[in-house]
Amino acid sequence: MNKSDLFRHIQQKQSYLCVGLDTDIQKIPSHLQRTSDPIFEFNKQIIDATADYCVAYKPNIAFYEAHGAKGWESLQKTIEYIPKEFFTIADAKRGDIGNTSGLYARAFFEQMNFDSITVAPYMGKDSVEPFLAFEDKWVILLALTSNTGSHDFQTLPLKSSQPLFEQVIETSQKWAGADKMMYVIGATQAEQFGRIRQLLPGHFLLVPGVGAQGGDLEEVSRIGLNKECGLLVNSSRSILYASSGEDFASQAAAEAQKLQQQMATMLAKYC
Ligand SMILES: O=C(O)c1cc(=O)[nH]c(=O)n1[C@@H]1O[C@H](COP(=O)(O)O)[C@@H](O)[C@H]1O
Repeated sequence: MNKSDLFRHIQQKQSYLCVGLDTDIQKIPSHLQRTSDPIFEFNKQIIDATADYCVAYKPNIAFYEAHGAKGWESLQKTIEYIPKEFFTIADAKRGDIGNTSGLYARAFFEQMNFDSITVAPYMGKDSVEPFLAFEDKWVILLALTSNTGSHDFQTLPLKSSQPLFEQVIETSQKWAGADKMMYVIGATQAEQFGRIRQLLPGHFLLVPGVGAQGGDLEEVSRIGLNKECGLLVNSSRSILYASSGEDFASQAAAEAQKLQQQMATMLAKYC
């Protein structure tokens, strides 16, 4: 999918919501536990319920690979079920020496046909390039993550006094442009969004951390939106587990709709 297709979908839905499919078997309502593939059944109902309110889905791979071959099967069925107009993100946080990265890329782009994958930047250019070699596919590079541990390394100043995450952004922009690379910036890092937009005026940012991690959608949107939207805001647990009962899908829809309505207001104001 290219950037203009994504922006068109955002305009059509008046939403830049990404629903995170962090499907935890322990949190799936009991009436679904009896089905042959509870993870896929849950995802299917979540996708049906939220599709009107979002433009992207992000399965977090850990929740699938924890179940071995059966989990990979649930993931494959999930990715095949998501309609083609949705931007799909394999949240796999991969990155290794070149030939290994190339195989990760084949796994997620060829076997599973995801549009994008999250990649850790710390092994450098040759670990990211194999993902960039795939036409119409995206790399979403971890820049400034939402967790408290982000301060252990990412915000540390280098000799030049520039924080490490800024150097990651600056250097990696030489590897690919805004039509192929996005950056992960945590919603909990709102105070950095002004600076990040200076460094990345035209890029899409994947912003996780709204909902369970307490990130503020309005603040992130006010500073982060650009003229092509430029944001995909992810929420996982607040949508998936809005209810633990038989009404989980309708409650997930209500939660997604609430976020979509806030996003429509933000788009009208700031985009
Ligand atoms: O790459 C990510 O998606 C990611 C980066 C980051 O900095 N913080 C972060 O929470 N995530 C992911 O985003 C999702 C957030 O989930 P919730 O906190 O439940 O909305 C999880 O799948 C995380 O792994």
